[in-house]
Amino acid sequence: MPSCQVIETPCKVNLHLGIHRGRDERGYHRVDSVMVPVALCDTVAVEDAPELVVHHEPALEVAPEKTTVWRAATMLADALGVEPNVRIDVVARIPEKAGLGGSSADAGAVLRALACRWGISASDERVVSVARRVGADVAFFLDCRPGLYLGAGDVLERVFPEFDAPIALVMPTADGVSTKEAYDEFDASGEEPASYAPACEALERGDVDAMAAALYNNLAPSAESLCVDVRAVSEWLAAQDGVLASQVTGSGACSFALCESDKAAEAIAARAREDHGWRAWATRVGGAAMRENS
Ligand SMILES: C[C@](O)(CO)[C@H](O)COP(=O)(O)OP(=O)(O)OC[C@H]1O[C@@H](n2ccc(N)nc2=O)[C@H](O)[C@@H]1O
Ligand SMILES: Nc1ncnc2c1ncn2[C@@H]1O[C@H](COP(=O)(O)OP(=O)(O)OP(=O)(O)O)[C@@H](O)[C@H]1O
Repeated sequence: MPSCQVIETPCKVNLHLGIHRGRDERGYHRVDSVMVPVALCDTVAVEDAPELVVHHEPALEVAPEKTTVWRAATMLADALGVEPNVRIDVVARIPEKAGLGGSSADAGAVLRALACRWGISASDERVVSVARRVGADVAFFLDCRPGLYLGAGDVLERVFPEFDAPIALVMPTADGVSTKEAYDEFDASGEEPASYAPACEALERGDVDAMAAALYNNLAPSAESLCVDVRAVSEWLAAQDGVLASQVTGSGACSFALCESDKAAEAIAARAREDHGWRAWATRVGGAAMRENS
């Protein structure tokens, strides 16, 4: 075990996000979620320390004790009966409140690092249970492979082969969308979702055109009504040359476009920044282009 573990964690987009009106005993909505990793990464470093220290760069507005990273470390230590005597440094590049799962990615990376440090598998039931208690998206970041998640969007049903495709991510500069507010908005007006089968079939075949045709998110109207700029971004993205298809990811405020080429993704991200002042990235989706150091 190296004294310092360094993990580059990807973020995610939802190729299919289907929210049901029914909820579980925690009050969480039943969710069908087909998630894939995106190579816009945070760096999470874990090393020995006299006591738990959590540091984010750039700094967060919330206290370290309130972060997903702190909660993940203390909850796993409790579950295993060990002391969380580590320092955790997060260098964040994944934007907050984007629907890209940034805070969940950090927590997932911490759980993977600590599971390895404390001698258990990241797929151990105790790790998975802590992940689900930290947040609905965290279970995906224990594995980071394209997958279908059911339950509250936090129970792995099946994984798919990795693939590699160009993607552009674009989000407004205004404040992002709060996940809870998006779900509350869904309760007021949302409808039962379409089937996740087309997204699964496309992933099974590694067929990016079919993935583009299958993009679906019935939480997007909630994000668009909470933040008008989300609608402006998603409409603009859909109209750009070189876009196979686009969709809002998760509860927004970021949208993504599967693109014909890296060049198209780069041109779209540059235009979004230069012509509109939006935040934008050209990167890769699917997991095959990502390499992990841990
Ligand atoms: C929108 C998605 O990002 C899609 O992948 C996820 O469903 C949200 O995952 P997350 O950000 O990890 O969400 P959490 O931090 O667990 O939950 C934030 C809030 O969203 C609502 N929430 C979340 C997940 C879910 N299945 N039902 C819910 O109603 C709850 O009000 C919860 O208090
Ligand atoms: N590790 C973390 N990284 C970033 N934000 C965190 C973290 N832990 C707690 N937070 C708090 O959570 C807020 C973001 O929560 P929220 O779940 O809405 O977005 P997110 O996890 O960044 O992305 P997503 O919308 O994709 O779920 C931040 O504004 C911050 O106050």
